[in-house]
Amino acid sequence: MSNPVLTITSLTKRFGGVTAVSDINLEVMPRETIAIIGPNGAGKTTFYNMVSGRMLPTEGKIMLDGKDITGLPPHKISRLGVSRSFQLNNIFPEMTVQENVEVVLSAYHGHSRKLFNIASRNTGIQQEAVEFLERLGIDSLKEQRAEVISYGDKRLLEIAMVLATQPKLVLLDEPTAGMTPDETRRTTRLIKKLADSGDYTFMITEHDMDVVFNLADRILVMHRGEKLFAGTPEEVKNHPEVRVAYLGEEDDEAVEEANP
Ligand SMILES: Nc1ncnc2c1ncn2[C@@H]1O[C@H](COP(=O)(O)OP(=O)(O)OP(=O)(O)O)[C@@H](O)[C@H]1O
Repeated sequence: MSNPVLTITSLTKRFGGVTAVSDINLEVMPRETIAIIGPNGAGKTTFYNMVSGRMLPTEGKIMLDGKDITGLPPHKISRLGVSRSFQLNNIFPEMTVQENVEVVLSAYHGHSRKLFNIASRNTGIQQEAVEFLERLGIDSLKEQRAEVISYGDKRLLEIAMVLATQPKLVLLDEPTAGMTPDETRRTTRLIKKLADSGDYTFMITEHDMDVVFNLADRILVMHRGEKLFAGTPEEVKNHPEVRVAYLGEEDDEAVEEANP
């Protein structure tokens, strides 16, 4: 039995009188895709911010591959293997799609991340960059400047850049937010393929339940900072309290089941 990639114990974040995340325990196993869901204000962003080091927990512990990363700054956590996609904040708009991935790969391989260094482009890195673009199905755009490609393709480029850091854990923040239905389907298919490749462990937050049920092996449902339920997509779909509190069902039967 393999060890968890991520072990979260009693994770809590309070903002004055507001408990945004309350006593969350979670283990994420290698090659698993876990989704964190919950209505607005449930604490998902705060939870992510603590895992990626952008916020200090009030209480609790975060272990990555057996190493305590609680309270480390984001760049250290990222170097240790937690890579988070930010909605388009990482992309250099004037560089080509391929150069964007090359910058990340250069940094990963220990070269300077300064932009002019791209001028001394290394063929090994170029080839590797194209492979990541192929994984995301956007290799045909490699020569385009990043600023001219579609919103959906930019989000895929971001995922390619995240994967290029060879992370132990990939945090995807609403990967399909703002996408057209076609882009959403395509992105879901691609993430599913990446997850099925067995090369990655994903933690995803997402409001689109079709996407969540499609991708997740396991789902943590948060409500007002607390864990409401954790289980497989099927268990989540059938859980009466989740249906009432989160999926928004006004189902008398479910209410009765939840509050007998
Ligand atoms: N910096 C902050 N200062 C004070 N309160 C905060 C802060 N950040 C979040 N909160 C509060 O913590 C709670 C959880 O917020 P959070 O943004 O983590 O929820 P969320 O599940 O990500 O919501 P959404 O789906 O709307 O993004 C909310 O009540 C929010 O108002």
